[in-house]
Amino acid sequence: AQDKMPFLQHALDSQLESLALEQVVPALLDRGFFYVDHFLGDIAGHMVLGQVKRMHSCGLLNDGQLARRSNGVCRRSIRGDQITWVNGTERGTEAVNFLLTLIDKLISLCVGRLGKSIRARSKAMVACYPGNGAGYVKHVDNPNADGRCVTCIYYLNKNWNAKEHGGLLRIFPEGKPYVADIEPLFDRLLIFWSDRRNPHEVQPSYATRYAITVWYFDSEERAEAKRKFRDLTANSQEGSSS
Ligand SMILES: Cc1cc(NC(=O)CCC(=O)O)nc(C)c1Br
Ligand SMILES: [Fe+3]
Repeated sequence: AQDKMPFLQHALDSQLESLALEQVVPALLDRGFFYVDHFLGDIAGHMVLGQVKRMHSCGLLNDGQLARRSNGVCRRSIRGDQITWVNGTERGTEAVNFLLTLIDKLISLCVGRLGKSIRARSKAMVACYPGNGAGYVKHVDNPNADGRCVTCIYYLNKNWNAKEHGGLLRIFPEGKPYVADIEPLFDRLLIFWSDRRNPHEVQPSYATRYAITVWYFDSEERAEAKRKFRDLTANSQEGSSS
């Protein structure tokens, strides 16, 4: 079908290109984060929302894994999201796959100008905050150079009203005198540097809050992180065998 719609494909690609070069790149270089509304448009956006709701109703979203150091602290108090990981080829995730291909295109159009070599990304994490007041404590996605360079979050929440529902994503841009409060609105795509430049938290949510997150890897940093990890495990095995 692609060759039958050169005009449409071309129009879409050039729209993504101008979004990348005229908006995403300048914002990332200047402020470190950027969001755009109506990323997919109503029809495709609703298809993604429908597939996420179906995953949720099928019980596919489990309680977010906690780092070991939760030492008995109640799970809800640290992060209350329920998550599952998809790569978009599973049955019932075709619309999610369409979203991922557009985000991939958008990021690949930015890469040259961001001075990064981004060639890979994580699977997509589908997250749901159940609306019981759970949130996610302030944290940095990649505090120790694990390779994750850019975080992209696609929000799916119709008629979200932060005054009533909370659930704001608050970013505390490093060294800036302001915080950025971002509402998790339907069909909104948020992009930000994954490292210490962007500590962020999810404020307590009082309505069901869906989001899909992907992390893009900087290939140099990722390779370095893998090498370090290999040495680490090698040393620890040496340690145990000696
Ligand atoms: C699994 C995981 C999830 C998140 N999610 C958020 O920060 C919430 C963003 C939002 O939903 O607005 N962050 C990290 C560092 C890990 Br790891
Ligand atoms: Fe995060």
